[in-house]
Amino acid sequence: MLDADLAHERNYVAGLYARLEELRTEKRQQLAQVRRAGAVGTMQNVSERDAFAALYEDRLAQLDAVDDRLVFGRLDLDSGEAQYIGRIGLTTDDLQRLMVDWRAPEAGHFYQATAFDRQGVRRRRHLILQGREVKAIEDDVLDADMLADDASLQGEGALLAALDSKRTGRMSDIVGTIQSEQDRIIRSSISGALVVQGGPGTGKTAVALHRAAYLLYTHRERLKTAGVLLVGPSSSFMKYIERVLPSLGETGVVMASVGRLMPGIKAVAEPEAVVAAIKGRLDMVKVVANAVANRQRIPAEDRVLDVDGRKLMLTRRQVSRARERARSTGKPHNEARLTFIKILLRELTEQMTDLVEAGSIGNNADRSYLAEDVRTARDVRIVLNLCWMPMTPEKLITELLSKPAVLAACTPSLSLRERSLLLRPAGAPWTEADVPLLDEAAELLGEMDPAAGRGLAQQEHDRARDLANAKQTLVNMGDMGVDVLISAEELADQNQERENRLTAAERATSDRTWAFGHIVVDEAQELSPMQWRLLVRRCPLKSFTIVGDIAQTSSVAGANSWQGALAPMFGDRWQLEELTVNYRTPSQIAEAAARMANAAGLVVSAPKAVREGRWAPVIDKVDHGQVVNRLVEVLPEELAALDGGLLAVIADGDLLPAATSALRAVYGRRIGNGAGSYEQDIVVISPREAKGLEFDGVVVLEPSVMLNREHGRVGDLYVAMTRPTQRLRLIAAEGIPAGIEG
Ligand SMILES: Nc1ncnc2c1ncn2[C@@H]1O[C@H](COP(=O)(O)OP(=O)(O)OP(=O)(O)O)[C@@H](O)[C@H]1O
Repeated sequence: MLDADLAHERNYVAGLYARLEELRTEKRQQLAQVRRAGAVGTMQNVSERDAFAALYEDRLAQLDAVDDRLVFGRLDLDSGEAQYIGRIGLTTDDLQRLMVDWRAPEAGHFYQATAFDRQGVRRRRHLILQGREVKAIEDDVLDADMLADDASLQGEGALLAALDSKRTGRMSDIVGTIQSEQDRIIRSSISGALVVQGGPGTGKTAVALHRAAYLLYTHRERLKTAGVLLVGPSSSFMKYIERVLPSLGETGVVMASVGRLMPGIKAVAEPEAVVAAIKGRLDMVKVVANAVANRQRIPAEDRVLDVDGRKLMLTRRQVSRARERARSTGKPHNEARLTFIKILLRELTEQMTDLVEAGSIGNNADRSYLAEDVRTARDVRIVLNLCWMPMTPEKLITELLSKPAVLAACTPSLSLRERSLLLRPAGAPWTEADVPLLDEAAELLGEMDPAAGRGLAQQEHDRARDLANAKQTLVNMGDMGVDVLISAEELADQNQERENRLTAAERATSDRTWAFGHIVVDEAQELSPMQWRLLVRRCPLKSFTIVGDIAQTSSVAGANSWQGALAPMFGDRWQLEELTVNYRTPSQIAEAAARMANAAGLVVSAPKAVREGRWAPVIDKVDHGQVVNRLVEVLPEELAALDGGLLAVIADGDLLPAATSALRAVYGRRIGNGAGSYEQDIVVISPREAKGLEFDGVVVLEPSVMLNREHGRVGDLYVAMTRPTQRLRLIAAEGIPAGIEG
C-alpha cells in the first residue's frame, strides 16, 4: 500500500516540477524576447525594456529559489479533495489548482489540524523530499478512532529527520515541519506588538523569519509600499539567516543588524559592556538634547562687527532673543537656524542702514545691497556660525564624546566615572551603542540642507509618472513585436511593486526617516532602551514581532524583563506568546544548561527538549594553563564523533586568540574566526558572536570564567551551552560551575 502511495506521490510531484519548469521556460522566453528587442529606440523604450527584463528576471529568480523541496505536504479533506501544500501556489494553464502556498489561509490546516480539532482534515501527509525526489511519506491520520495526544508532534519522522541533519553554517527554512504552536504565532495578527518568548532552540528565529514571509504574503497591499525590516544582533547572525527568506520566495525584506540602522554608518560592537550600558540608557535622550542646545550659544560679551569698514554692534540680548524665537519654532536645529540667522541679519541690516543713512543726509540707502553686505561680511558669518553652527549628527556626537568640556556640560546626570568611561578620541570607530545617539541627534538636528527634504516628494512624483507610463509601455512593446503575456494592470501593479520593493530596500540604507510597515526583531532581549527608541521611530505604527529569550541576555545594556524593556515604548500594549519545545539541543545537554543557570540564580524557561541525544555533556578537568593544550588534544575525537559536522569552540577573553592560533597551527584554513567565517568547519568564537547560531558540536573553554568574569552574565554560558545540536564538551581548569554535573 505504502509503495503504491509513494509511487503516486512521486508521480504527482514530478507533475508539479514539470509545471514549475513550464513557468520557467515561459519567463525565460519572455526575457529573451525583451532582450532580443535590443537596446535601440528612445531612452523611454530602452528603460521600459529594462523594466520588463528586470521583472522577468525577478520572477525567474523566485521560481528558481523554490526548487528545492518545492512541495512538502498533502491534506486529504472530508470533501474528498486532496490539497498539496508547497512553497508557492501553482495552477495549471486553465487555473486548476495544483498546489497551495503554505501561507494561504487554507494551508493553515496543514499545521494546525489535530485529532481533536480536525478542521475538516482526514489525513495529513508529509512528503519528504531530497532535492526534487520524494524519499518518503509520513501520514498523520486524524479520524476519530485513531485519537492521538493533542500535544503530540506533527510529522514526527519528518521533524526528527530535519533536526538530525548536519548543520551547514546557514540556517534553512522549516516550512515543511512547522509545529502548531509555532504556526499560531506565524499567522497571528499584524497589528500591535507581539512578543515571542522562548528558551534556546525553540525556533524563535525560524518563527520570526517565517512570520515575515507570511505577513508579506497576507498583507502585500499594505507592506509592499512600506516594507518589512528584520533586525538581528550582529552581521554574522544576519549572514547565518540570509538564505531563509529567499528559499521562501521572499526577497523584499530589509535585513539589518543593530549596527547598520543609521544610513551610511557601519558600526562595530561596543568594546566595553559598561559603556554600552551607559549609552543605552534613556537619559541619553537628554544628553543629546543638551549637546544640541549647547551648539546654540550666546557670546560671552557683546560683539563689534566690521562690515565694509562700519562698526555694527551685536548684543548678547539680541542673540538671546533671536535664539528664543528660533527655538520656539519647534523646528530641528538646522532648520531653526534659518530663523535665527534671518532675525539677526535683519537687525544688523537695520543698524547698517541707519549708519549709512546717517552718513549721507537726504539719501535713502539701498537696503537690499546693504543686506547682502551684512550677510557676506566675514565677521558676521563667523559670529553667527559660532552662535548657531549647522551640524551633522556625526560631528555633534564626535564632539560630545571626545571633548571633556562638552561632555561635562551636557551630562549633569552622569558621575565623573561614567563620563570618563564615555570619553574617547575623535575619529574612533562608531559602535553599535552610538547608533541610537546618532539617530537621536539626526532627529533633533534635521537636514543640513532643509531643501533636501524635497527628495521624498520628488520620489512620489516619479513613482506616479512611472505608473502612468506602464500602459504606454505595453503598447510600445507590442509594436516592437514582443509577445506580452500580461495585462496593463498587472504590469502597472508589478512595476509598482518592484519599484516599491526596491525603494523600500534602498531607502532603508539611504533614508533614515523611512517608516516600515512592520519590524521583526530577533534576539530582542539584547536591545537597550535607546535602541528600542530608534526602532519605534522606524515603525511609528508600532507593528512589531519581538522575538527573544530574556534569560539569554548577555549585554549589560539589555533587558531583565520584557515588561521593563517594553514599557517605555509600548506601555502595556503588547501581547506575549511562548514557545515551549526545544528543537535544537538534545535533552541531556539542555538539562545540564538549565541546571547550571538555575544554580547560578538565573530564572530560565527551560523548554522541553524534543529529542534525546547520543551523548551526555563531556567534561574535561585539566591543570591550570592546560586548557588550550587539551583542546588541541581532544579535537580529533570531537571531529570524528561529528563525522563531518560543524564544530564551534566557544571561548572568551585571552583564551579566544590562544585557541585560534593553536588550532590554526594544526588545521590551517579550516579554522574560522568571528563574523563571516561559517564556511569553515571549525570556528572559534565568543559567546556573544555565538548568539542565535547553532553547530553540530560545541567545545566550551573555561565555563566558570565565562560565568564569573567582570561584567559577564550567566546568559553567556547559557548561550554557549545551548548551541549544539549533537555534542557538548567543556574543558575547565577553574572548576565546573554548579549544576552541570547533575
Ligand atoms: N518546526 C521545526 N521543524 C524543523 N526544525 C525546527 C523547527 N523549529 C525549530 N527548528 C530548528 O531548531 C533549531 C533552533 O531554531 P532557532 O534557531 O529558530 O531557535 P531559537 O529559539 O531562535 O534559538 P536561540 O534562542 O537559542 O538562538 C534550528 O535548527 C531550527 O531550524
